[in-house]
Amino acid sequence: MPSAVRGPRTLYDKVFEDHIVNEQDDGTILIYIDRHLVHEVTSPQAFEGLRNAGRKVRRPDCTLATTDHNVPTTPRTNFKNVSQFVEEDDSRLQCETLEDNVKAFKLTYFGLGDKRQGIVHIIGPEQGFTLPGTTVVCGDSHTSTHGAFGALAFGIGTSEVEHVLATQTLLTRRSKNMRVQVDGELAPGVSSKDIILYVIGQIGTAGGTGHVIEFCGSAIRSLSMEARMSICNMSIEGGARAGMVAPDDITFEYLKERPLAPKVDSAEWRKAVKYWESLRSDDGAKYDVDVQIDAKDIAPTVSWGTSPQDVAPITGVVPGPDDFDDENKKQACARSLEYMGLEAGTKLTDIVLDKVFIGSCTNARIEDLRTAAHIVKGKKIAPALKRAMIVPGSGLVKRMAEREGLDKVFTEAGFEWREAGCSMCLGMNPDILSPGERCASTSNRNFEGRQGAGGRTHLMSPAMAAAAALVGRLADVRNLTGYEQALPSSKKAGQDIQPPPQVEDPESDADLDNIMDLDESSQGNSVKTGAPSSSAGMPPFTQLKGIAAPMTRNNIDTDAIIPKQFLKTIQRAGLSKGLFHAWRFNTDGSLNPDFVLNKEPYTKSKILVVTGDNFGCGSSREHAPWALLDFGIKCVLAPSFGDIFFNNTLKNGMLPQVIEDHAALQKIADEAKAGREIEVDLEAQVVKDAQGNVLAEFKCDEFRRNCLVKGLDDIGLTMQMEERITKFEKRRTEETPWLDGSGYLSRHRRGPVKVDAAPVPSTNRGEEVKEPLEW
Ligand SMILES: CC(C)[C@H](C(=O)O)[C@@H](O)C(=O)O
Ligand code: SF4
Repeated sequence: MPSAVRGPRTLYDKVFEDHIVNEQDDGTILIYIDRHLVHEVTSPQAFEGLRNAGRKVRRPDCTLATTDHNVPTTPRTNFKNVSQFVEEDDSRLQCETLEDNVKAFKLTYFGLGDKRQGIVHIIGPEQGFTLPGTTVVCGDSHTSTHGAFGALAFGIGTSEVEHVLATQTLLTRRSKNMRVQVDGELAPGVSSKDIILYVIGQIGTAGGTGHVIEFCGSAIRSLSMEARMSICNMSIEGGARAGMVAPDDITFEYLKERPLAPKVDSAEWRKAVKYWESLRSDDGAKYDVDVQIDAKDIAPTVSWGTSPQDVAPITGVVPGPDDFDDENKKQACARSLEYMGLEAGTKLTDIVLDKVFIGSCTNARIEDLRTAAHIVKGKKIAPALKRAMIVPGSGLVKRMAEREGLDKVFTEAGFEWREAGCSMCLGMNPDILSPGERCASTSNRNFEGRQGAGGRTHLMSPAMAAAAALVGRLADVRNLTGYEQALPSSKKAGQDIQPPPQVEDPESDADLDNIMDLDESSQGNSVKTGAPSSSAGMPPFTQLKGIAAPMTRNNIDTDAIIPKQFLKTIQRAGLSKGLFHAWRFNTDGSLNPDFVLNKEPYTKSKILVVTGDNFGCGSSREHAPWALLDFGIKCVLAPSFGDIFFNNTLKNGMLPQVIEDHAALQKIADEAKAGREIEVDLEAQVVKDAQGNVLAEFKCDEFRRNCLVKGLDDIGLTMQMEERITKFEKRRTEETPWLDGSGYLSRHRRGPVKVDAAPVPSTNRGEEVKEPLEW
């Protein structure tokens, strides 16, 4: 693990070091979290843990909650409350549970009745909640989005959500530095989405594992904030912990007049800008990995397979297994083609679509909608398309688009104009693909079943999705006349986006009127399951002997480990039914006899031995380790892991162990394939065969090993650092006072912030909300 940086520092080094509350000799670091975003899917079990342990939310003023994943995107004109509005039982329960929790714990909440509701990664920046130099977390992998502001922003699992709620800190370790420098001018028709798809195609979905990527270079500098957000958003698809862009004038311009940013031209604003300007990598700062890209090499790009690294320029053809050298990649390509219903050699522009989805936290901001509207203006979508949807990222984006008449442009072209939410990005709500349907999508993941079981996703930019909608096939936007004007010119970057209008009518604040005191009646009951019902103590992990199931695939993502339909629970229990669901079960619900966990003796597996790279990449869902644990699997051995999954397993008393030595891992896999038991001895740090012969040695870091072996509770441990946390907060208040009270006015008080309805200014520029009404 990298140690403290002595010489010139990177942007990441600076922000990270500014947040260290405590550093242990073994490299375990407690960092302070400035901003915590919360949504309904990954928070219920965290709040339950707080209740079980009788803990409170430490900094309600630094916490902002919304509902986004589960919510229908149908008109809300008759919206009264989520109980009546959300029809699906399990989705409704998650939304109601969040509402109960925000009331009980006094959190600021933008619910469905509030115009500021939207996808969590859209509303944070929109409100100025996300600020340069801050640490931002959320129980969601695309928290990397916020790194566009020069924030250190990353996704966490539910146990870590609980940790942050209780302590406003996280236990972590230093990441490595990676630089992705894109220089030169983008060709016409090429946008930020093409940059990030191209980068992932180059580095692969595991390329950034263990790293924080700094995006820099003249092409990045010339991008607007919204375009930078689209890039940082998909850092997670490149395997990185976070993505960052150094803040500059474009950033400061974007932040002006945001309700939660310091007031422009105040002494505080000037102080903040001075600090923010210092947040750039020093000359001579060292990067562990350096990637240089020439902007002119990037063409409008689309994905053809089932991993975000499966991309090609739109002028290309679908590749085949023979185009890859590596055996694993050949197999992955063959599987992708089968799933996607494609043949190698097919021209990408010949691929016929069923649906088009323009939305998601990657591309549902006003700039994205303007671009798409420009492309489709005065034209009609292809008659054969079954459905084309525009889903704005937030209520405020929707409202701004309507003021500009974009909704009319879209509906006249044949698109549906929807309400804000995650929508068809992951189909946890009614917006899904049917089996076999093919979709051009501006979202970020094209995993099997991502947009609906059997659905086929092609990722692309808003301009390309709009062009595809007109043609009914994947299409090259550059073949449409006037496309150049659709993409915001780099010269205007940052001047184009005005802060969205703030809330108009007092009724829209209805969600906030119900803030109540946390009382005894709101304390939930613990649910006893294989997974700990709170992080208050875990069963120790010392030695584990048992059957190990072998798996060979690369990049097994958490969507594959447990698909979205199983995330709609407020418990940690009973998730084994969803484990590897699409692989374990046939479409008629019967068991697939060919899947390893359905064969004997693997139905009793306690260990997974994965020889493919990057196990558990993608989404932050802690449901993945909960499902493994519920099945009986307590240990995964692999050459590498997705960062968030790795942490999530540890928080549940499971051991995710990297075995770097490929030959040794193969020996373990051979035992597993032979159906013989193996033993993982964490105290001795060895893997043995059934006779006690050592198959592999490994190194688990001291702190993690100690916690696992003793079954220690992270939150309890962190709470012993109370004095240091308080001291850190005192210094934070002195040095960066704009971070207290969510920046809404009073700096001296903590608590939920109630935002009064503000008149919509005629300039379309938001005004800082004048009065905090209630604390
Ligand atoms: C539900 C949540 C855990 C998940 C994530 O972490 O990414 C979701 O937002 C997704 O995009 O898959
Ligand atoms: S990736 Fe999709 S599901 Fe996840 S937060 Fe973004 S919009 Fe929502």
